[in-house]
Amino acid sequence: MTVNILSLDQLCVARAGTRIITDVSADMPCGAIVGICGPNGAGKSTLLAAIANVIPCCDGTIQWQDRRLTPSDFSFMPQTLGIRAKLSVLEIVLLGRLDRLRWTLTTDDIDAAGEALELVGMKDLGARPIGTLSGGQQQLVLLAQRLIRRPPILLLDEPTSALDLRRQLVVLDILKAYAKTKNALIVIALHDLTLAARYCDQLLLLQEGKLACSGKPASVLTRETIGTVYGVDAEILATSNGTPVIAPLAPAYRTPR
Ligand SMILES: Nc1ncnc2c1ncn2[C@@H]1O[C@H](COP(=O)(O)OP(=O)(O)OP(=O)(O)O)[C@@H](O)[C@H]1O
Repeated sequence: MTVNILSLDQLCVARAGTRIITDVSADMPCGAIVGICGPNGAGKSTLLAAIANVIPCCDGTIQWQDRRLTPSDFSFMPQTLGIRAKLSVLEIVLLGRLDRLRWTLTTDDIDAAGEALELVGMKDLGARPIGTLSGGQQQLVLLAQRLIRRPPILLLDEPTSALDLRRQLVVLDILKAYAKTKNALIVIALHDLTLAARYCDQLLLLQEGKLACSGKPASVLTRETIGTVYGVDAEILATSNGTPVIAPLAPAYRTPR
């Protein structure tokens, strides 16, 4: 199987004239979930938006299969909640196929939207106006909208932030299966370090726009790194199957720089 790689090389991004991301380099292979973690304001959303070409990079390169990334390569889901559009859930999901929709909807379009909604457990709400759904339900619908395109790369900014405990696991299981079956790359910003440890194959830990550490979750999420980057003393425990569990004990173990 071909291993396509999304390569960031010395990426720098500025917003409103201020450097936000500095010299971030990473190789992210297809078939993997890559987590972007870090404190509030570390630059997770900015990095994802820059990869999605929503914000221009001021330096560095982004390459996919040794060429520039194009819009057909990925779906990007920014942090958006509280949608007010007067569209139904089904219509919102179909918008994910906007690039291939014709004047009439095909059975394939409707079936694909139905399947995507079923996958995230929202099929029964297809006729509901999106604005009448809860924040978590909207988040699931927006994920279905991104999945319907079946992109080789999914860029997701905190897609589980509004979800309950079970749905967080369901969504991350869906993404894990998607990465494996479609040989797709999923790049996901996550605050929950235990979920990141459990589901991500690789982590990029950002601190003030720079890569503090990267690699496999167990090597990134150490007591020392969490203390330095988050300013939190945390114990690293393990589940019965060896997955790391990050148990925060107290803030200000060491004040972050
Ligand atoms: N539109 C903007 N104009 C100027 N600065 C911005 C803009 N958006 C974000 N920033 C700044 O960029 C920095 C990184 O923000 P970003 O949203 O990428 O962080 P984040 O890691 O995603 O944070 P959070 O965990 O709170 O979502 C912050 O200092 C923020 O204030």
